[in-house]
Amino acid sequence: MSSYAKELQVAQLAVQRAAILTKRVFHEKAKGTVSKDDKSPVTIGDFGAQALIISALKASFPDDEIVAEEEAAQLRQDANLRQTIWDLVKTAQLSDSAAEGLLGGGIKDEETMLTMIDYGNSKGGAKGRIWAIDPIDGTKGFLRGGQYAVCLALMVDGDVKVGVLGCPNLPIDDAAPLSGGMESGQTDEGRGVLFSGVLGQGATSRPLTTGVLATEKSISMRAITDIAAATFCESVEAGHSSHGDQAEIAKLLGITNPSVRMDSQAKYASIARGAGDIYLRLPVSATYQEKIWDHAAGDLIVREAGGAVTDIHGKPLNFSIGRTLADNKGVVAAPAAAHAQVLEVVQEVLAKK
Ligand SMILES: Nc1ncnc2c1ncn2[C@@H]1O[C@H](COP(=O)(O)OS(=O)(=O)O)[C@@H](OP(=O)(O)O)[C@H]1O
Ligand SMILES: [Mg+2]
Ligand SMILES: [Mg+2]
Ligand SMILES: [Mg+2]
Repeated sequence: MSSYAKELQVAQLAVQRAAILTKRVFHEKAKGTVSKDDKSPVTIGDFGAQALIISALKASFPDDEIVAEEEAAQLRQDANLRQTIWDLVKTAQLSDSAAEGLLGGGIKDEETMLTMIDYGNSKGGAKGRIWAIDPIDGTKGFLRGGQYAVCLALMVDGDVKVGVLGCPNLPIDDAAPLSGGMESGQTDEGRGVLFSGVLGQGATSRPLTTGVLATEKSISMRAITDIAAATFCESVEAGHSSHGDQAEIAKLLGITNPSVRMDSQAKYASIARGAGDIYLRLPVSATYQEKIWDHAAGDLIVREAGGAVTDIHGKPLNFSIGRTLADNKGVVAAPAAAHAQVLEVVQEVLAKK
């Protein structure tokens, strides 16, 4: 077995299983949303997916540490919320029993589900094996019927080695035009992609099925000969990345294609498969620190697909200092050959402020 083959297989199946649950919640009108301390939303889907992924990781890698976005405190105080999530968790399983077995089967009971969620409380750091989980990235997109991603990455001694992104609402066709969401009335038909990357081994995509692994194919970024023909991906929320700065950067690069706004790490996945070219995350707040689970898998997948990823100062994203990217500001992701040119214009625009 090549290196990290078992980790990759477990991670892919764990994300697949969690996506069965998130898809069920996505199609419900009331998504069981509660507000977190920082006012951001979290749904029954986020909690349930986190419990399922952690239980899968613990079955194969009991000693690994886990940094995950959510915690169970709210659920311990709210029996109704807990029960709703448990009903979802206990019925989410892969249609292939051998694959389900590899994930250790279902979670035993409600209390174990809470324990699983709270295993995600590692402080992170530069030593050992640490998984980063974002059970639903782009929760706001998830709520508005747009793009979201189930995200999982393994870091070893601070370096991302394996990254998996489940994107239930992206078209399976790598060449399909970029779009930020599902048009109303659309079904799951033709949608759902699982992206993977292993350090030094390239990046792949395959349909996000509910059973065994579908055939995967290798993906790569589009080779851009003329930067003016590039397409940008950016956040939907102006509070997460500055739309004004992004527009100015596009103009200076001669880019006239409208930027595509979509939530979540589906942005990294989209440029990695050549459906778009450049992803910029331009700091809006002087104090916000990016979370490692919002970037670990996407950063690796883009680099393995032939991209370069840095922050706005040109530094690689540093996943080794805890739960946040405290050493970095913003994100600049582009095809390796075009990255320096894009970064130069990013710095020129930001320096004027
Ligand atoms: N103030 C601020 N600045 C930058 N980033 C923030 C901020 N607040 C939240 N977040 C994180 O953004 C995650 C979603 O990022 P997106 O790029 O998908 O945003 S957007 O929804 O498209 O606008 C989102 O991830 P999820 O919570 O998993 O959805 C947050 O972790
Ligand atoms: Mg969140
Ligand atoms: Mg997120
Ligand atoms: Mg999240």
